[in-house]
Amino acid sequence: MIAPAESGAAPEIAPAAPPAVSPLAVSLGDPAGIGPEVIAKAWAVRSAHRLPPFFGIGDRRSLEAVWDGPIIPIAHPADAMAEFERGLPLLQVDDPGEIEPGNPNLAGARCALDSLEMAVGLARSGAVSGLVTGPVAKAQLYAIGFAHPGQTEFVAERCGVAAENVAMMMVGPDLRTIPVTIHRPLASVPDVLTAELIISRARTVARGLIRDFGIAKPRLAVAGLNPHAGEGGTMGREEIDIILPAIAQLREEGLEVSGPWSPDTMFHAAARADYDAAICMYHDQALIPLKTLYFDSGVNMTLGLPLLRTSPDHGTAFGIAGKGAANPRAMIAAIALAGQCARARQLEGAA
Ligand SMILES: NC(=O)C1=CN([C@@H]2O[C@H](COP(=O)(O)OP(=O)(O)OC[C@H]3O[C@@H](n4cnc5c(N)ncnc54)[C@H](O)[C@@H]3O)[C@@H](O)[C@H]2O)C=CC1
Ligand SMILES: NCC(=O)COP(=O)(O)O
Repeated sequence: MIAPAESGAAPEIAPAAPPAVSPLAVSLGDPAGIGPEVIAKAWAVRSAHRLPPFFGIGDRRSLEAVWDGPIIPIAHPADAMAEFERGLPLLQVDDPGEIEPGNPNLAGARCALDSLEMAVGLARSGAVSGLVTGPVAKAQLYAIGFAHPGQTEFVAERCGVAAENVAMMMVGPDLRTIPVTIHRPLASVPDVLTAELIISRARTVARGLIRDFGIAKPRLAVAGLNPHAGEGGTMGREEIDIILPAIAQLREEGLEVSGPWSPDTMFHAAARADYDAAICMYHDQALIPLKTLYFDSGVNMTLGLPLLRTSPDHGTAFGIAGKGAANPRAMIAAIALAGQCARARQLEGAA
């Protein structure tokens, strides 16, 4: 863009925002869930939300079952750039057979996995600027032999990153939470919670906040595991034996880390203002506050990968699939966040 010049002065060249060079890949998730619907609805409001170009990966019929908007079959991600304004570009995966919204089956689970696999492959190859994953049903995936707890660990493995070196960060407008232990039975949490795991997640989070959120010195608040953060060892010893040593090590590395905080008092508004991310000890400790405050717009972002991956915070919602009732805001937020981070990384790479 050429800025208006003072008379006689040489025109000033303002730095132009680089055009998006590649689209985002969005896997549709379980074809019987609300993934196809929220992705189609996100495309429909692409201009109002200034969403970056994206395309779906999955089965066309899962979209047609819930949406009568334009779908443009594409053969390559690059085609999405030209077609995005005309319709929702779609890379088709193998035909999963009959799709009935709200009635999942194993063929649908295979379709969801194929879509995810293709999306990760494209992201790894650099053909897309990032990956947004639609919701999958974990039990359905396990039933077809999926050996990972969730998509987070699957993507990590495909990228050659150990599962403990990534972090699932839930992102809301003024809250970010990270579960140290993720998809495992609550009863097993004390057995697998180690200082090393807390340290590894916290390091990943700090790096991610610096890189993708522009926070120069991230403030991490670490939750306790027990009521009142153990009340000095009288209500559990994990804080003393595991969490405090982890905090001490992280501080030694120069990170700004506080805690262990009583889990019940660290999420109110004033407490949230004191940190950039809350490192939580188990799944629900991290996800309940985030989903209670921001269910409609929460994003799940995987940190520590060589590629960008986001996802809406919600699941397949089979109970409302096919009824037109699915709120697309979390999917919109997931696409928008991936787009912002992709743009920032692109600028960083160009600098
Ligand atoms: N990122 C992912 O792939 C995730 C997958 N799941 C999977 O989803 C399945 C169902 O899990 P649930 O715990 O029932 O969570 P869910 O998020 O699918 O549904 C919980 C409740 O919220 C409603 N809901 C969810 N998203 C909505 C939306 N966009 N608009 C309006 N209402 C919405 C549902 O109708 C339901 O009442 C499970 O099999 C689980 O494994 C759950 C969370 C994340
Ligand atoms: N509860 C969060 C969730 O299920 C998302 O997991 P993932 O499939 O993104 O690993």
